[in-house]
Amino acid sequence: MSAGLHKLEAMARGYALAAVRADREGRIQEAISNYKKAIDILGKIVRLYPDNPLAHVYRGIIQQYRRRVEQLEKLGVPASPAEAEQLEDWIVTERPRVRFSDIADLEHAKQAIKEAIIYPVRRPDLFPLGWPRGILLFGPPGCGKTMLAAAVANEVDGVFFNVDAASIMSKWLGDAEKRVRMLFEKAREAARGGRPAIIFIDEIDALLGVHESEVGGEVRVRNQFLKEMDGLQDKSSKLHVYVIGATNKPWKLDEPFIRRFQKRIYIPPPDRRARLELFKLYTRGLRLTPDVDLEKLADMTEGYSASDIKDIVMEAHLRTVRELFERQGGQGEPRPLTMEDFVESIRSRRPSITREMIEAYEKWYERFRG
Ligand SMILES: Nc1ncnc2c1ncn2[C@@H]1O[C@H](COP(=O)(O)OP(=O)(O)OP(=O)(O)O)[C@@H](O)[C@H]1O
Repeated sequence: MSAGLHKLEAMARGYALAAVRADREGRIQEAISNYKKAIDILGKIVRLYPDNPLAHVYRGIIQQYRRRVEQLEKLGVPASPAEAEQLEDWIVTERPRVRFSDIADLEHAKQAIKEAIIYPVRRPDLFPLGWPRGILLFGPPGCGKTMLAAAVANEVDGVFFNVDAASIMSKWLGDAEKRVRMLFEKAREAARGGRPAIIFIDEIDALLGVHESEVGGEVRVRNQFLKEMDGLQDKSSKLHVYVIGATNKPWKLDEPFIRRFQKRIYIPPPDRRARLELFKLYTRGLRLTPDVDLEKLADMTEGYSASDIKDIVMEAHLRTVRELFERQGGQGEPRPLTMEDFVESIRSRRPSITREMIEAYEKWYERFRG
């Protein structure tokens, strides 16, 4: 790395930290002025070193700081009350309706997650040695990670905290750390109230941030997260708080992170049998002509994710609805779906999962099986 770049980054870091500190302590003018200086220098770095691998991160930080400066200039009052409201906003607690029976295939994953969460919630006395609080679901996008987490929360009548790591990280630095603390505090509160808390964090790899020459903040978020995870695992803790992390890029996680997720479950792309099940599931309420051969469709869709298959069926159905509108002005019922509707729909989209991706997941699992 060039000495010039290094120096600029150190300067930006200095201003950023001063800005965040002043912001936290309600010294608005000082915060604004330091944010602006950090923005200037980061802007310079991006202009002078556009190929720097961190350039896109810096652009994101510039955006966040600009927004924060705008807010501060508008507010003209200390940040704390507004901040508190925003902290509430980004945590989505919901009562999921998904059940295990809505999820096609993935029997081994369902079983593993039952053993990791549902059994200990129902009979903690059967687990004198404790049980895992961190569960990592990894695998290609669109194959059911979120659905599984939601189904578990539903099954144990838990409170489901659904957050994505990017939104934890997205605000100005300094705040993210607080968000992590608050998330766990809210989860413990729910658990103390008698309901298990399931924290689902999508794209958990984003919590690690960028290690090298960061402007500040990410390392603290990561450490805070690890600390919270250790707190859950503490033998004396009887609270039912679970963290389910999901990632498409498990190889981005480092060892201390992986260690906190004692249970690691691979959510693979659907094989032929699972694809057939998915086609059956998603065509259940639709009228099909007798030539539609779901077995053949399952053969044709190797490399397609569960979510792709749902989209294929939706697109095939949309063809009939489109026709109804174009030919009959939307009157009457659409015709039944034909094999051609499905074949055309498959042709119009590429499979989202490649052989190389699957190999990379399997290789990672070999190493970190848990
Ligand atoms: N096993 C499955 N059975 C039935 N539907 C599925 C399954 N997996 C995925 N789907 C469908 O695809 C959609 C996306 O799936 P989901 O969000 O669970 O995937 P994900 O693995 O969490 O993906 P990402 O990594 O992109 O977050 C679901 O809402 C559902 O409609």
